[in-house]
Amino acid sequence: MRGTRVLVLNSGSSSVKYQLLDMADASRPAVGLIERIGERTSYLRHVPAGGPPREREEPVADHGTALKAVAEELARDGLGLDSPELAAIGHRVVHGGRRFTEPTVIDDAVVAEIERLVPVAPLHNPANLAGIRTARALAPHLPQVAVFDTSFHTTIPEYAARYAIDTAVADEHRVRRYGFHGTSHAYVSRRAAELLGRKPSEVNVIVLHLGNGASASAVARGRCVDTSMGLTPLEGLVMGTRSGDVDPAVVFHLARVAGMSVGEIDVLLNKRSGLLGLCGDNDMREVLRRMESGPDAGAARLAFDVYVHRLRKYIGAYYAVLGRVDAVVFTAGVGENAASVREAAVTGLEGLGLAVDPERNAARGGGPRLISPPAARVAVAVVPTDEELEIATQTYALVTGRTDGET
Ligand SMILES: Nc1ncnc2c1ncn2[C@@H]1O[C@H](COP(=O)(O)OP(=O)(O)O)[C@@H](O)[C@H]1O
Ligand SMILES: CC(=O)OP(=O)(O)O
Ligand SMILES: [Mg+2]
Repeated sequence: MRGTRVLVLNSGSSSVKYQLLDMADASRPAVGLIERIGERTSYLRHVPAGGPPREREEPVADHGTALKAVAEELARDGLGLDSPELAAIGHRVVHGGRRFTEPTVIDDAVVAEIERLVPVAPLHNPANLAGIRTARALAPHLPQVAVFDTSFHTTIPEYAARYAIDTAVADEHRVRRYGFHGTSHAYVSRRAAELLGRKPSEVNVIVLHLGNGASASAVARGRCVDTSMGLTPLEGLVMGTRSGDVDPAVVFHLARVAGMSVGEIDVLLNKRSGLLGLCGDNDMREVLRRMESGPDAGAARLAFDVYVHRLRKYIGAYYAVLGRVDAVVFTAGVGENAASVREAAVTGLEGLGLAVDPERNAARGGGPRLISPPAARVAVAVVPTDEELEIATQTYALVTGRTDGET
């Protein structure tokens, strides 16, 4: 008999986040992360269930070394990669192009295809691949599954996925809207339907995933019909360090007038923009704190206003895309925790049936909850995302041959 546990790996450019989940009882025997991989000192944090967290700082040169450290930490609690309880490893893969519409068991051909997509996801796929390669080498006996950020968005109709550029160029270079954070949008839209006491196929939902990366999606009867991220996770909402939407001519202008290289502009828009670019802080908590008082409250306030203005535009746009909206749902670090962002995002939109109840909005709670007034025409809700649970569930279903479909 195979085990019931899944190790979920989310390998970012300089970090690895991991969780060990037991699908038999929905417990999490261990969670942890390694940050600042490749820098002079890295930070490791491992939290066994019921035990004290173990933290340390030491150099971790690359993803291979990082995953070995993860395996060692797990083994210290008898949860190593050779444990018979472990059924599979599930990997978050950011870019799956158009080919991967479902979670996929990883073999050499799948690795090659993820590699082929590196040009359209230069920041994300190389890190995901490093995690996959190392995990396959460390645990060749385990099935490994890729769960793609893009899969949920493969239902977006052609007219919403296409950019209005020359078709031959677009086709040759695979330039189109792919969308990201799909695992979160899928999970959250399903949980939102549950919160409303309806089936996913009965409701239209706008999901606002506001984390470090941020994206909005329009989900019609359980299927995604539009999303704010595009060819890469740079388009759309204002993020911690990413600009979101800009006039594409900004790139030509900076190249011609400021003499910046394409590489420099890439770094500018991905790493030095968003909240960070506007006010010097990428962490929304800091922005909110600084807005209250102090000499540079103005810059923080402007960053907040730009962030919220963009969010409101997408709510309006997706309202029009969907025609009828049953719920607007906030999720991820900012969406789940920043009541002032949620309030600012819907204030004045009563004409669209949108409002937040101040008391409900201010309440802090663990699970999914409504924050709109009791008689509201459109529900406004907070639904905590859980990408790791979704990845583990999909991975486990695939390797055990269970295809329950919608839950
Ligand atoms: N209490 C809070 N109030 C406002 N923002 C918060 C709060 N807690 C976390 N955040 C914000 O959430 C963001 C991180 O979101 P998260 O979903 O954890 O990101 P990731 O994309 O890395 O998974 C950060 O900008 C952080 O400032
Ligand atoms: C795709 C993406 O933006 O991911 P993250 O929010 O983890 O950076
Ligand atoms: Mg997250």
